[in-house]
Amino acid sequence: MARSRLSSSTLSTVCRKSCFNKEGHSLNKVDQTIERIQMPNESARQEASRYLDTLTKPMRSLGRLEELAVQLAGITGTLPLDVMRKAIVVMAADHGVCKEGVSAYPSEVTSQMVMNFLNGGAAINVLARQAGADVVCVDMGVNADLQHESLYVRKVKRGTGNIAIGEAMSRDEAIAAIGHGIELAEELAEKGYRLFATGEMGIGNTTPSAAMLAVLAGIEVEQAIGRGTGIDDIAMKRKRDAIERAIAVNRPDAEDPLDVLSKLGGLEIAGLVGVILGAAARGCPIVIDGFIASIAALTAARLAPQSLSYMIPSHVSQERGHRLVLEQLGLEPMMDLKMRLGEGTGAALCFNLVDAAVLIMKEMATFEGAGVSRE
Ligand SMILES: O=C(O)c1ccc[n+]([C@@H]2O[C@H](COP(=O)([O-])O)[C@@H](O)[C@H]2O)c1
Ligand SMILES: Cc1cc2nc[nH]c2cc1C
Repeated sequence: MARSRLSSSTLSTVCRKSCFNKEGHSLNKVDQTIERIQMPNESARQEASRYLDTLTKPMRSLGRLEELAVQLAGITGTLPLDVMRKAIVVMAADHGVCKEGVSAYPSEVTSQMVMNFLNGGAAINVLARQAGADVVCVDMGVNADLQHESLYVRKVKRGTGNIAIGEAMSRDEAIAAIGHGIELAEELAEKGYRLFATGEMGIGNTTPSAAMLAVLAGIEVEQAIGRGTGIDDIAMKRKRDAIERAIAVNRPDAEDPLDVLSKLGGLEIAGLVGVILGAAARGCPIVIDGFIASIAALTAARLAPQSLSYMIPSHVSQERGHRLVLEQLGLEPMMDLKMRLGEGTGAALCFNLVDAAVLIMKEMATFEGAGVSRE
């Protein structure tokens, strides 16, 4: 089915501004990827919607599952839908701001958990197996020399700078990290993966995420911060102070998502921005996990508003700012399971709902076929 192209003139000025670095060089990879993201196929959406109304159920009675089926039809441009090969991209990195005492756990847990992912023992491995998905584990900036045959090493540097005293990374490093994410999404799409999810691991990463939220949403730091891995009131005060200093020292430009990302963000967050843009450019749906992954989604949406159509918000996490991020995105989460783990765990669970929406379209009988009266 033909898919409508979004003309470059409809791209936001924020995007245009962000697609050039300080020297005025075009950020080819990011720029071209953004330009390739098409609007969903409206006629496939309408066809899916009409078909759902012929199935043996009261109209719209499968609620969000029906909306999901329509979204998938619009994204893939195909009917009937088919179960898709699934990849959960778990990006890991360390954070200099941990020196401010903002997490309940030591930084070494980042690299230790990466090895746990690679050995198949973490929550994400269990939930991925249950959903029939593969875990793709990526070192975007872990402060250790990790080696494993299944590890994708895309290390931009060994952890970010401490945002409370300076920038997290340079603009070029942020662009490099986004570029790795784009290339990885392309590589996985070449291998046959059609449904993506965002996962992350990074001790301390709720601090840069909250800092980015405060700036991108223009809200008080107090509203953006949460307890992350489970910090007490004293550490919460340190977290608030660290973010306030980070914003004062770095003076990020809220209208320039790359500036906010590079000054306040994380290497795994930047990598996930690339995965989201890359998946969308390939016409693949991408399931968004919790707070940190949603900040990557918000950054991607500010760079490329049309990427929003490809996002499926899996769940709302217990982390305080997550609802606000979803509001900024204008997305309603599929689930509220009181989870706050990250790793892509909420997204892995949501894969089951995506499969359910596909199978409803594929396997349910129509009123006519089953001889069921409509009126
Ligand atoms: O995804 C979420 O909503 C989420 C909420 C709270 C914590 N996390 C995870 O916990 C780590 C960050 O917590 P913290 O307290 O170290 O900033 C990081 O590895 C995340 O994957 C994740
Ligand atoms: C053990 C542990 C596992 C995690 N997974 C994601 N963030 C995490 C943080 C900790 C501390």
